[in-house]
Amino acid sequence: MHSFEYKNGSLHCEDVNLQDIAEQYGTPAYVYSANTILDHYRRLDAALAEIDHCVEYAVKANSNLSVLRLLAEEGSGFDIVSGGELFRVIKAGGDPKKCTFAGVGKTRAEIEYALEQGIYSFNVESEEEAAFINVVAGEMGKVAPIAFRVNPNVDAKTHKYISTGKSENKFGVDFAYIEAAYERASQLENVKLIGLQMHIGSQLTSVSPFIEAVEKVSPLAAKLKATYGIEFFSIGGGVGIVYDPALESAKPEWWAAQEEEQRPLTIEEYAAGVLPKLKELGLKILLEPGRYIVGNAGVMLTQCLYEKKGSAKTFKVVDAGMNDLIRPALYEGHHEIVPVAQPAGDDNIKMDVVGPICETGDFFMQNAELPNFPVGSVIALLSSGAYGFTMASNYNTRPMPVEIMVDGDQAKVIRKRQSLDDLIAAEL
Ligand SMILES: Cc1ncc(COP(=O)(O)O)c(C=O)c1O
Ligand SMILES: N[C@@H](CCCC[NH3+])C(=O)O
Repeated sequence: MHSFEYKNGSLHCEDVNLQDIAEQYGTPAYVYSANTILDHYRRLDAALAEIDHCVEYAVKANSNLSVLRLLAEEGSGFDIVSGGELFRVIKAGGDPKKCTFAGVGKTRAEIEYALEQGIYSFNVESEEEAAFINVVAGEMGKVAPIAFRVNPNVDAKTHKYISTGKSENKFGVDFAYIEAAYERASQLENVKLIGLQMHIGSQLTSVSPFIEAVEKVSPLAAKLKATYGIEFFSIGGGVGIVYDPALESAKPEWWAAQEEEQRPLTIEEYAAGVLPKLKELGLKILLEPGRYIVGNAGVMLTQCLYEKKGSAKTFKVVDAGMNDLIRPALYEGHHEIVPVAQPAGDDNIKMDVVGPICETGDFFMQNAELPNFPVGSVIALLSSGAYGFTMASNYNTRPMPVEIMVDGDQAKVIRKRQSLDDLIAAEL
């Protein structure tokens, strides 16, 4: 679905002109398309329709209450990684009984809170954690539903910082030790083994690592079902999106030539790849997509403050920085840049698009051939709906940006721009 398109010479989100948004609410600003989020959720849900399944949206990708509410109303479950995320889900009207709790370092307070709220499953990442949950649950007179996260030692072929399924990654229980972990946990009085989980990494652009992981782990899932009566197998999230031109009408010529290789992993291809093996299991299949649901549903708007010509380069300095969108600095992430006012001709120049932060790594693009957008104009960084706002910080004492949700021709502020007073409110 193309939620961001040029209409009458200006970039729109659904039927709302992004120039108007920038003028009314200022920049930097995150803008999300509600209908794109829903479309992605429904497409994934439909692709898995032939098996018993549940989508557990990965809250970390975009945890705005309005986004969570939208998905909760669709019936989504939620994959959380902290007590804070569970708190958000509940505030947004989500059902704790549809929540799974991942993460290698759950604290006592988080475990107690999740037990009080009655979450569906703790996705346990070590035997030590299982033993601790057993103690906490016992003290509370409860039985904790748990699944182990298995680390299948499969190469997800993604950026090394977001690969999670290799033995050298900190996540999950080593494939070699997993059966022993279930055997020992089955002796614990205050936990109940109800599932098995894995997640091999994020931003996967090919289906083969998913297939490899499912084929490797399915026999284990079948065995655990037979031995301990587990009811679910979660295959995690990780479906990648296209970060290169997502915007059909803004695709440069070179895109067409490369389109074949850079084709996104479609959700239908993903489902066709993993379904055959999963169908045989007769288990409830859980999915934990984050980026696929929200990534292409959001942009970040920023205004050009200065153009600075050096002997080596031309720098366009914009009013958003790596504190607002850290993906380029952290993972060499690519977010396509398009001017909100549609460029009339072909006046591309080579430039670095940089932010105001005192860090050399504070850039959105380097040596990029981009339309020569003028000072004062607004540009959009595409595909910023996932891991954009949620990874933003107050570095350099910069207030957090505003977030806006568009639905048809309506735009609504779903998080106010932070004020400096709010920013320092908790400090003594
Ligand atoms: C356990 C777990 N589940 C789901 C996700 C969501 O990943 P993605 O946004 O790539 O779908 C992550 C993040 O990589 C994760 O760590
Ligand atoms: N934050 C990463 C993805 C990590 C997902 C969490 N395991 C990104 O922006 O691409």
